[in-house]
Formats: sequence, structure tokens, C-alpha cells
Amino acid sequence: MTEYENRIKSVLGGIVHPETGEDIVSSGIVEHITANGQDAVITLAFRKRRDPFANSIKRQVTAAVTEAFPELAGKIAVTEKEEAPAPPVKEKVSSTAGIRHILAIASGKGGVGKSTVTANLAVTLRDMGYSVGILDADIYGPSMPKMFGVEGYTPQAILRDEQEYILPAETGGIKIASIGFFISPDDALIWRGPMATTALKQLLHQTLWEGLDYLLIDLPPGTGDVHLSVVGEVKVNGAIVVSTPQQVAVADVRRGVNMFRAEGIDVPVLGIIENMAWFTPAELPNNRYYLFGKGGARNMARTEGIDFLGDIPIVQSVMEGGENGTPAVSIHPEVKKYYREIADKIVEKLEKTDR
Ligand SMILES: Nc1ncnc2c1ncn2[C@@H]1O[C@H](COP(=O)(O)OP(=O)(O)OP(=O)(O)O)[C@@H](O)[C@H]1O
Repeated sequence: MTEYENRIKSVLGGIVHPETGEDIVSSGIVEHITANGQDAVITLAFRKRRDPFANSIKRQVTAAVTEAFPELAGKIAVTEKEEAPAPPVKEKVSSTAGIRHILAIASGKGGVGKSTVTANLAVTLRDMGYSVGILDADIYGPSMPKMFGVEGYTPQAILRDEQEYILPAETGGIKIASIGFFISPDDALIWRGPMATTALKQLLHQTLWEGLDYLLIDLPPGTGDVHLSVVGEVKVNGAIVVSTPQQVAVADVRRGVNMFRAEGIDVPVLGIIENMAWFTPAELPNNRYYLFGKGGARNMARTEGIDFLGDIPIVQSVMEGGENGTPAVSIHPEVKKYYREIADKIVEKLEKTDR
């Protein structure tokens, strides 16, 4: 290897494979480098067939080499080594196989508190004695790591019964798998697309859930490919739609509900939760101020023939809990009461369908 090629190699040593956490040089992914001041050919050999991170790593290789060696701009070819024929593999079993209930949490539009509701519902179900996991599928803004204070978690892969599993983060007994563990906020753009759905499917099927009573999937806001692919991957027992009372939010909810009800999707909509329903100032505990209008989501549920699961007021500690890693139901008795009523309804509905 020439001095020039060696310099390229050390630049590539700064690129880390998101799944293994190892850099691509010492882990052997960089198979070959041929380069001079005119052009460069870099051959990568991924360990697994159709590695979901391959495209993102190839792009990072081109960007890093271009930045360090501007004379090579536009003259870098990054190729993938021909795949060796795959060894015969044992039929894989999805790690979701032992989960009793899978629930999707959706919202018509962003910022209505879907992730906050998911986190608090998870803690409530845990407090009721159920084993609970969360799949954070919100590729636009994965927030579960922050909401549970596990931002720095690096998922490890383990082998069990000849099958590879991803270890989820775990806090207070709740298992958390987040797309946020694999991407930095700067990567988010590249990720919105087929790569994101491939990685999500892998997270869904390979996370070591170890049989749960409830898996809550925090979907991205709106309707889109991620929804359809997640919902198409596993049997989702029910969808919960979160909305604020504004008319504009409510109108979007209808679209969300229709998506779950569409032919071929057929996910039962368990109901609507109205978040930020009103505000009560501490000094006027008997007053309710309906800042975003009154009962918009509740009324919409009635006209659409969907159950209304409950409403949650604006409470400062709900917002603070989302910031400091402790969902509010753990510290605020009133919030806990609202969520418990909602969780009771959900559990009752699912137990009924079970029977
Ligand atoms: N009931 C509430 N009282 C006070 N603040 C709340 C409440 N619900 C949510 N929030 C705050 O509103 C903001 C948006 O909430 P969240 O991130 O859960 O929304 P989202 O619908 O998941 O958004 P995204 O579009 O990012 O998926 C957060 O700062 C959160 O703490």
C-alpha cells in the first residue's frame, strides 16, 4: 500500500458501523484501496448480505475522502465486494413472536404529544404489572432515548440459539429499541426512506423482547411508508391515535384513522386520546382553560364512531418529564390518574378481544 493509500485508510478509520460500533478499517470492511492523486477505488466488504447500513457507509466514505483529499473530488469509486454465496441459514423466528399485544401509537400531525403519551402509557402499564417494551419508530424525531434518559445507549448484538439479537436499552423494567440509537440527528435526511424502513424492520424482529405483554410502537407523525411497512410486518392488535383539540389537528386524525382502517391494513383503532385538552393554573385549581378549543378530538371520535379513550391536560411536569428522562406519571399523581383510566380502557378492550 502506498503512502497515499495509507493516508486514505486512516481517514476511513474514522467511520464507524452503527450496528457494531466498530470502525470500518479495523473491522475489516475496508477490503482494498487503490489510489493516486488522480482517482481512487475503494472496495468494501460488508459482513452481512444486504447490510442495511451499506449505502450510508458508502456515502460517508465518499464524503470523508473528498473532504480530506479535495483533489479526488468526483473521482472516487466506492464499490462493494461481490457477495460470497450465503451459507444455508436456519429459518429465522421474529423476536416479536412471544409478544401478547402490539399497539401502534399514531398522530395526524407532529407535536401533539404522541411520544409523550407513548412513554407515559408504557410506565402506566408497567406499574399495572405488565411487561412492556417500546419500539421508537419515529425516524423524523426519535425521542424515546431522551424521554427515558438513555440517550448514550449503544445497542449490542448477541447470539442466542444461533440467532443474532439486538439488546434493547432497559430502564425501570421497560425495554426500549429506538431508531435514535443508530442515527445522529445529522443523518436523519439520508435515513428518511427505504433505509429507515429496513433498519426498523430489523429492530422490530431482532430486538431481544423476550416475550412482552405489551409492545408500544411510536410511529412517525402523519401517514406514510414507515406506517405501512411496520404495520405490514407484524400483527398489530390495535392503534391509538393522539390528537390535540384544534380543528386542524382533528382533521388530520381522520386521515390517520382511515389509514388503519384501509383494506389490507385492517388494524383496529382502539380509540383517540385528546392531549393538551385544557390548562389549569396552580393558583386557580378549579379553573380549566381550553387553550386549543374544547373537546375537538372527543367530538370527532363520536362522529367517526371511534372510542374516546380519555383526555390529558397541559401539565408542566409532563413537559419537564419528557426533558429529564422521567415520564410524568412516575411523579405527578393527577397525571398518573388520567393515564391509568386510559390504560384500563385499553387493557379491557384487548382482554375482551383475546377472549
Ligand atoms: N400534556 C402535556 N402537557 C405539557 N406538555 C406536553 C404535554 N404533552 C406533550 N407535551 C410537550 O409537547 C412537546 C411535544 O410532545 P411530543 O414530542 O411527545 O410530541 P410528538 O407528537 O411525539 O411530536 P413528534 O412530531 O416529534 O413526533 C414536548 O415538549 C412535550 O414535552
